[in-house]
Amino acid sequence: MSKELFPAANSAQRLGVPAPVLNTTKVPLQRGRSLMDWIRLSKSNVDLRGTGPRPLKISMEELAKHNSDDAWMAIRGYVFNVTRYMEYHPGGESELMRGVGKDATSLFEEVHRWVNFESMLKACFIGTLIPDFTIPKQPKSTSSLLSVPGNNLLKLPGLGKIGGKQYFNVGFKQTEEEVIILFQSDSLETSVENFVCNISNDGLSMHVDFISHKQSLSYFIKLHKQVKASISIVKREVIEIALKKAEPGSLWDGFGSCKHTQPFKNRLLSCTLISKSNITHDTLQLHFRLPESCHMLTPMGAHVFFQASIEDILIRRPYTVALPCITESTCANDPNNFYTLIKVYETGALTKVIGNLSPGDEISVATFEIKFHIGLISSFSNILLLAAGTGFTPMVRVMHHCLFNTDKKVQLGFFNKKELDILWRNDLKTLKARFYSRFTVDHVLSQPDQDWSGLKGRVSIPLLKEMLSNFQIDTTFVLVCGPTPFTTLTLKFLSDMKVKSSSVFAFT
Ligand code: HEM
Repeated sequence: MSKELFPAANSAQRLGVPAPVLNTTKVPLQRGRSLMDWIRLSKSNVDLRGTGPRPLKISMEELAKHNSDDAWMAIRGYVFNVTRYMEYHPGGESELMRGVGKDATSLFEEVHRWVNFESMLKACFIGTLIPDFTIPKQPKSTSSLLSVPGNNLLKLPGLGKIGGKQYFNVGFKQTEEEVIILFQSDSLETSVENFVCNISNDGLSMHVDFISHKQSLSYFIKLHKQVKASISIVKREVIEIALKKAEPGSLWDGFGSCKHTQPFKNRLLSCTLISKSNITHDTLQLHFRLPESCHMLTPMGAHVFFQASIEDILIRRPYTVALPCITESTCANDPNNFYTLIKVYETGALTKVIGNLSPGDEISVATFEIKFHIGLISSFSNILLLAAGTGFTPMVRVMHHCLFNTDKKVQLGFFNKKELDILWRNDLKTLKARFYSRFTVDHVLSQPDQDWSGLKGRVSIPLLKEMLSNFQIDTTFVLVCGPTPFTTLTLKFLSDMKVKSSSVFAFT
């Protein structure tokens, strides 16, 4: 067994999801180059633009000239002088340089769509990009209004044709008390966990977002009449969204009209902290309540985005949705509540804001994103979970599901620095006792105390071989999550060991 230390000295074991690119990594920033330092510099009188106060119209040709020491970058039509930001970029200067002198929109979206660059780079904003191409017209049907007539009848006319493909049919039915809007699709796998619905304050409209690991679709529904701020969703043959009529007994001629809208990603929900408790010495479990007018059940492995304004700069980051507890079969999230874990860093700007919330405080949350899909593991009888630190969080629900709802064998290889860093240590013991014939846990510590008799070191091929030796390789699915260096290394080792990439998923 390797005696080398894990995690690497500079890797933060952190909660949340690293950027969706595995061969990249966060870099250790120089002293004085933290996010808080950047915020301070942005707020100072230092000129970060170098082009004067008036916004410019910048051609692609001009942009291309600023591709080295004087570094400009365009994202979503805005151009920024990122020269001074270089040293503060958590992904490193060389990564940021990849987008310099060009329209870096798709690169940016690929790496970390959630980052609030508009706010973070406000002091470096120099103008707008003159596109050198014509923006293609959107297909007409994506924005066309569709009225659905009917009375107690299920009508399913087509809706939201994109690229010639039809995604959803929508219809409605009603009772004295309720109006029920139905969503049905032949081409998309739907479940109540894929739908986020949010009624407007006046009860006259609602947003419906369908979010899956493959794609997301958003709809705006202008309701025929007013409803109360409460929603329930069930899946029978179709998804049924039940709304309480503000005027019980009134007859609706249709549910209203529905149009396909921009993706949900900037729509924020104001969530209230209900409680917080310590899971370890530096990790908190937080329970949030969504507004009553909202339904959001998150699928396994999903993360939500927290957003806060720090000295007027909006910071947004993903946090995994966890479970209220892990030892009972009934521990599930409900559509109005969710739980998350957060490791509070001394220097962390957003973690501090979230960690300092008190019960009753509100914070903005953007709806979830998901890459994992439970269908990936369904045909495998053995599941190996390789987690480092708070990287265990997205796996907890998968582990819980496999133990309580299937007869799969589960092995957890849990990498931490010290014993006191181990999340849910006692709960894992309880689960081990309960599922002794099909659940094993190997704790591996990189900085154990002297009396630690368990595994020591960092992830290595011999260690992985040992963990996999309990299982037949072709019936085993491996899930990996941790800080980027851990994930990258583990994926490399698994590949060297000829474990098929189709049997491995990394939460990134
Ligand atoms: C378009 C070129 C860019 C590339 C290729 C790039 C690449 C990266 C990479 C590889 C990381 C490390 C992700 C990880 O391992 O966790 C990162 C992090 C980050 N980048 Fe960029 N970046 C780019 C532009 C920008 C810009 C313009 C901003 C402006 C605000 C920015 C802000 C950040 C932030 C805040 C993080 C930390 C994100 C987090 O931990 O949630 N990046 N970037």
